[in-house]
Amino acid sequence: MSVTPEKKAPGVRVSGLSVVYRTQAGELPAISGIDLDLVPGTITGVVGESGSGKSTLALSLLNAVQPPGRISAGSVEIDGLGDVVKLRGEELRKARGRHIGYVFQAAQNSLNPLKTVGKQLLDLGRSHDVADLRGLVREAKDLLGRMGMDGARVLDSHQHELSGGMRQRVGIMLALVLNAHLVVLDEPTTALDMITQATILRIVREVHEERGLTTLVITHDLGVVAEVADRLAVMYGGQVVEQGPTMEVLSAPRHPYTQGLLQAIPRLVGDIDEARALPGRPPTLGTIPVRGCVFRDRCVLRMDVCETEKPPVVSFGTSIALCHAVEAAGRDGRAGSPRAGEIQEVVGAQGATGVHEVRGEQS
Ligand SMILES: Nc1ncnc2c1ncn2[C@@H]1O[C@H](COP(=O)(O)OP(=O)(O)OP(=O)(O)O)[C@@H](O)[C@H]1O
Repeated sequence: MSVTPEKKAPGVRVSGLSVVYRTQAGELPAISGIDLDLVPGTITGVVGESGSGKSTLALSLLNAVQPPGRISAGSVEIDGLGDVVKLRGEELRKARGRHIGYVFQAAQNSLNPLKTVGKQLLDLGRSHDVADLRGLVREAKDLLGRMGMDGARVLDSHQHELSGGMRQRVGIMLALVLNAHLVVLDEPTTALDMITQATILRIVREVHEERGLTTLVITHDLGVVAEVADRLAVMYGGQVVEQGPTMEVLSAPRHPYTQGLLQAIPRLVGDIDEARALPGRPPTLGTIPVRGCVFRDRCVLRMDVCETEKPPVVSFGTSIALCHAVEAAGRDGRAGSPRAGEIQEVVGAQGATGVHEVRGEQS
């Protein structure tokens, strides 16, 4: 592909970010005080059970949280754009698409049913003042071709003529086609079969490298992050409880929640019973503890202090974990005893097969 990166991959600094949703019980926090840096040129994976706040975080990066939700505190500083939480109106519209490409979770259903994909592509180009619309179409065909589709045919199609997986890939094309340098992909491979999923992840990685992007991938599938992400953030109850280089976090998880997630992965070899589902369920809006640690109700290492005090940020090089038990175990210690050595092998061997989703016990 003949794309010359015009801009450098931006760094992103999320600081103290909180989002609340209005409910009958008043405004309740979905994410609280998140600090997360996206390192320029890297792919960061955000993983966590359903309801942990992953999509809310993704929307906040675009300042696209809709009522009944609102960003109640914090900032999202993006190099070249400033704090997107402060952007409004036309400035914000231009930033989305041009600077920040995105695929929302329901991408399969986000196309306009009345217009062909090609027409929607041209609308997108015009709304962002793209002078070379032929070049835009060429670029779109190229991206679709690389994702295993007949670009010309897809551009001539309406939404109903495309399968869910094809629409998902069209969504990814639309996120990349304007040459944005920050790309946010929320569950980019959910609707796809395993082979297509692997292809899409390969393309996400290739395009990321070719264009010099900063990419955020939201997923509930640890296989996806193991396959594609340089860095990993683990979310629970609206907080990032652990973050660091992907392989470091997966092979030596420090937070008891991350350990629990990894222990829930079925093994390729040996006894399947060794995969232990995390007991209990994650909190929902309104049941997230406001004091102490959000994970304590399901934590095997719970201590009295977890009831009352916010967990400290314990750092290990470029990784951090927010946990009283990790702090108590000492910086070199691991809280608990995960199958650390095996994890890398298992996740690496399974690759993006989608068989190791983040699961809790259904009680
Ligand atoms: N529009 C809304 N109104 C009220 N509550 C909401 C709304 N959107 C999300 N929430 C709540 O906010 C919390 C975080 O939701 P979010 O969708 O960000 O989580 P998630 O980790 O992306 O989950 P999933 O993997 O299921 O998409 C959940 O408790 C959810 O029920």
